[in-house]
Amino acid sequence: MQTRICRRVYEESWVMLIGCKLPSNNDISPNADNLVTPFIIELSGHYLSVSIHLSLSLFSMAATASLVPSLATHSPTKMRYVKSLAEYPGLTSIPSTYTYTTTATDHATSDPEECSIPIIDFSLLVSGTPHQRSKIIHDLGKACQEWGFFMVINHGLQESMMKAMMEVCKSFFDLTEEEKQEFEGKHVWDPIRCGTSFNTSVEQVFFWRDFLRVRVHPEFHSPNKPAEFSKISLEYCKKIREVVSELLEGISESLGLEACYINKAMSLETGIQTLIANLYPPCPQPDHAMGMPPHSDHGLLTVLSQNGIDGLQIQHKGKWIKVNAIPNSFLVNTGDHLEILSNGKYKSVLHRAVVNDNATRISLGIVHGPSLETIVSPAPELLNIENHPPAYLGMKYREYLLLQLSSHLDGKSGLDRVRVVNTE
Ligand SMILES: O=C(O)CCC(=O)C(=O)O
Ligand SMILES: [Fe+2]
Repeated sequence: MQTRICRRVYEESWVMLIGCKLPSNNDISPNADNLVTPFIIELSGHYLSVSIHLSLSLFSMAATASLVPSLATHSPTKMRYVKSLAEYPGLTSIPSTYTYTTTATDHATSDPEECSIPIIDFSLLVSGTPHQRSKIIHDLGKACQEWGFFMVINHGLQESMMKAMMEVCKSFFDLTEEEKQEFEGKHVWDPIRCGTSFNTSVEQVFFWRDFLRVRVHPEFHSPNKPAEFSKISLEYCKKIREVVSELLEGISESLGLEACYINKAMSLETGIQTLIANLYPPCPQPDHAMGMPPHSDHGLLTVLSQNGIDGLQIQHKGKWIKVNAIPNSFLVNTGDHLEILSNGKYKSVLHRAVVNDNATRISLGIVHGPSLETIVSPAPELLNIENHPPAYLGMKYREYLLLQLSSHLDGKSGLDRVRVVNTE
């Protein structure tokens, strides 16, 4: 049996065997047998660790293969973390279940002209002169309308707090698989859930991403490991809520509404705030895998930060744009519910996360939505039957959220459920 597997490995994976990394000449002593770093291949759904022995004196080569225990259970129902897969010694290619096909139009640009993402100086919104405030509100409105995305600088959060939050998320991902298992959750609605990809029970292709998803408001939840997670995330998320509340005041005004309009109409006092930590380990074939596919976020605003490694791309005027984040800034994107509330004036932005082959990327997205019982529909103040009829139906936020969490992550498909289709 062992020999047959070896033969099949040999025959079916010849290209991979040739392409694998051999020791450099200096490392090979002429008469010694040499063992090349083992690597993993996939054959008919099984994961095999392959070691090649070279014998230079005999000009021969032999391969041994053994099942990789941590990956042997790899199946849609019993999915292991991609972090463990990425850390497996000698992984030179990704299992076919991660192969994500892209087309030429998927290519992202880093042309500075096209990548001039709006920058919002938060300090001018909260403590600028009336003139500075109205200018920044105008800029906010423009950023929401033209990009659905902006970077926030001078937001007032201490660098040390941002670092601590990032560190504690990293420590969470560094827990053992057994420790993380405790937080995997059973239902998409559980307040604490960690896992891999997005929703492995419905996905054909998995994403090169592990995640921790925690509901932090109106009730605060936290994993109890690492011990400091609770204290740090409580403080961090509260600060972010304050920033979001101010941004939403500015956005309300930019729509010609009262400053407190969105906060009140969406019952943000009891609004849902969810912390999503994403871990994208180095990937041996980054061009063939995807961290997170194109999607829009539910909710009103998502506030994203990252560990200094870029990977976020947004769609702007039909093109993918690489986001080069200003250090310590927040990356803010508009969500589906801001699109609904503004009756399509501020569209939610399509975005995705790509992976790389040398550094682990961690991003922290904090999603802010209305209270669960809020029925979100276009603000009546922005409608007029002749020129601006309602373009979306009302739907309870709870239902919208449940539908999105139970489905594939697929572009802006969530909005299609509430979009009014013009039949004329
Ligand atoms: O990692 C990123 O940059 C994007 C993450 C994201 O889009 C999300 O968590 O919804
Ligand atoms: Fe997102």
